[in-house]
Amino acid sequence: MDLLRIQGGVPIRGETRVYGAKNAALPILAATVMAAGTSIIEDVPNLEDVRVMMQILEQLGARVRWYNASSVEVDASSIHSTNVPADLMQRMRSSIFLMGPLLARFGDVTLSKPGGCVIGQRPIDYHLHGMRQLGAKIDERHGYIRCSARRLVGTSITLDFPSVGATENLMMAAALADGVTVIENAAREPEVEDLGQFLMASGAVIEGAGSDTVVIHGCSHLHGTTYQIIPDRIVTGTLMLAAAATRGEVTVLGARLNHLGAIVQKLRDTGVRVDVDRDIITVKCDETPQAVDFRTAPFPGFPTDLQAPFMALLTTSSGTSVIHESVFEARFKHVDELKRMGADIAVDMRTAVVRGVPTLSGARVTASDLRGGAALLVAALMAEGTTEVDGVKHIDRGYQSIEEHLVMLGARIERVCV
Ligand SMILES: CC(=O)N[C@H]1[C@@H](OP(=O)(O)OP(=O)(O)OC[C@H]2O[C@@H](n3ccc(=O)[nH]c3=O)[C@H](O)[C@@H]2O)O[C@H](CO)[C@@H](O)[C@@H]1O
Ligand SMILES: C=C(OP(=O)(O)O)C(=O)O
Repeated sequence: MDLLRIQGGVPIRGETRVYGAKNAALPILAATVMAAGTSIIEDVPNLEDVRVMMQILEQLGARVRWYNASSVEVDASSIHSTNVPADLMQRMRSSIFLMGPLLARFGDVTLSKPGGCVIGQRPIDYHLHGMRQLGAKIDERHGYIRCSARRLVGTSITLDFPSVGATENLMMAAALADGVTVIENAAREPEVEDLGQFLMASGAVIEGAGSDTVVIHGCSHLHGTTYQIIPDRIVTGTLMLAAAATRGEVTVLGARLNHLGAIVQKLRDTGVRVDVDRDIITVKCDETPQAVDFRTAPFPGFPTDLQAPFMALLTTSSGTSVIHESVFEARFKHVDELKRMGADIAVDMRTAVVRGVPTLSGARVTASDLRGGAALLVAALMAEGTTEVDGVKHIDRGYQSIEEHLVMLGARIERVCV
């Protein structure tokens, strides 16, 4: 079991390049099973969830390998199973992305409830309801879910909430259905658009991916392709927040401003300086940030995945901030740990009130989910003294060699095997 030991109070400085987005890489890797050929996905981050997805693809019979340090090659022509192993389903939420692609290509898939960050109930009812609307028969028993269909038929689907995962799963299933599928109230996240771009590069016909109405014209087959995924906006945001929290100056290369509007705006509202020059973002902070209020919302709103790291920054701001978490009902697990470090935070249901304190102090804390873990790192980097962050496996699910990345920026952080 690993923990991260951080000597806080050191401003981070320097230049770093952001790698590809986990939340784009995972559905795109799952979608490679739809092509009876070889796909090469570039800019794939080497992190735990990606490794689990590669293991799943291998167990289904695909030939999967790192083509080079940041590209993954998947040859899906040899797939011989449509059964996603239960132990791998448990390892991450994104295992659910196998549902649409396997059903679409083979007419059959058996899986179980996915694991992943415990940040709310996270049901999969929109996914299942949409698959039924496309003509799939769903059989749920003994914890297993079997979806089957002789053929999927295009239809009109309106989501109750713009779920990222459901939009992506249904887009993938509909890509090989007969006829046209329209998804209304679709999620508009950049990762949804990226999946759409990948599917189109593989031969699918899709309009509007990344808008609230996606139209998918089903086709008979997809082919292999080479595709580069988008930069990770959540990693970019985390680095920007770490720079501000430590009162440092960091330049992130390869970012996409149009994916980061809400976070750039909110950071500027705190008084932190954010300069943007095409795909280069520089964050500089030499004064105490001002308190700000925000509420998380689907894109282009403030991303729920940066709620916890932003809260960490606000713990030492000047004034009182009110944060409302509107996407997940239980995404405040980091609060008690931040309080252990001296933060003053009160939570009432989905609202957190953060009263800024002059400094945090190092403590032993435990990450219990991915972005909550990132928040603890941001807090640890600015705290006085030493912080030990336990539960690093959660952070490793979504950040590639996080300590190496931060050490390059001058952070004093080491991974300790206990
Ligand atoms: C791998 C990936 O891309 N993960 C992201 C994805 O998760 P994920 O795709 O799981 O998130 P969703 O957008 O589906 O969830 C949003 C809300 O809808 C609810 N819901 C969702 C599906 C469903 O069938 N029924 C239902 O009620 C969820 O419980 C949640 O309250 O989008 C989230 C919201 O931006 C991000 O925090 C995650 O990082
Ligand atoms: C919640 C997240 O991931 P997942 O949906 O894979 O659990 C996340 O990336 O913050």
